[in-house]
Amino acid sequence: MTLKLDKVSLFRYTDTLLSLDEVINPGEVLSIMGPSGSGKSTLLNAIAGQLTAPFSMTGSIYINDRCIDDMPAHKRGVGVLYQDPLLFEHMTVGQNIAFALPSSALNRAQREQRVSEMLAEVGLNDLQHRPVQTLSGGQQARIALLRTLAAAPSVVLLDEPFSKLDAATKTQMRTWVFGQLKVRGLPTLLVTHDSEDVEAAQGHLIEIETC
Ligand SMILES: Nc1ncnc2c1ncn2[C@@H]1O[C@H](COP(=O)(O)OP(=O)(O)OP(=O)(O)O)[C@@H](O)[C@H]1O
Repeated sequence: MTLKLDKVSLFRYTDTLLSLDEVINPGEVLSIMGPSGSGKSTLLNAIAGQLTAPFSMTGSIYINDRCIDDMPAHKRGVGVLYQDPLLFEHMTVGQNIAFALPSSALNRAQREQRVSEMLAEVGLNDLQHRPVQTLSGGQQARIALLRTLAAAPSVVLLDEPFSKLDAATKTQMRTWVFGQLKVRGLPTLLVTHDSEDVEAAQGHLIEIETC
């Protein structure tokens, strides 16, 4: 799976926020750092299909060589992980992950089976029936990634994903999250203020200048 940003420029009204011409290959992470207001969230919105006025884009975005410029957000196969895990607090871990599975062919028992498998693959099966409010910050962050992956994305966007975690958990989570994404061959775009995130991602870095 690849993500290609083909001569992409983003604008706020008529001002250029940023311009990128990049290919992110399977399992690679492209990190973007830049000051507040430089257009990082706008870039993620453009890829996710959520660009709205006053923002606009020229150039084209391809996922697996297919142009997604005119594709609605829910068909793009873009998974996003935010700094808040945004889990459904009234549901269990298993229900949170099941909620994100593609709504197609699986019946209820098959969905539960798939969730068990996903949790077992990463050694977290003991969490399946736990209400999410009872999880630690690090556990919630892991479940948030699994929920993103449950939707079988072709591309993952990480928006300051570790910024709310304590220092020790951050270190563990960086290794875990980048490992999971690499093993699955997912091209990943990371937006962060933290150079330690960039170091852990072991990919190419683009620093956006002050606008
Ligand atoms: N709805 C809006 N209308 C007009 N300008 C906006 C709107 N939303 C954001 N902006 C401005 O557009 C610019 C780009 O915003 P964006 O959120 O992409 O920056 P960012 O790099 O993600 O910032 P941060 O690091 O603070 O999240 C900023 O100057 C911001 O103030």
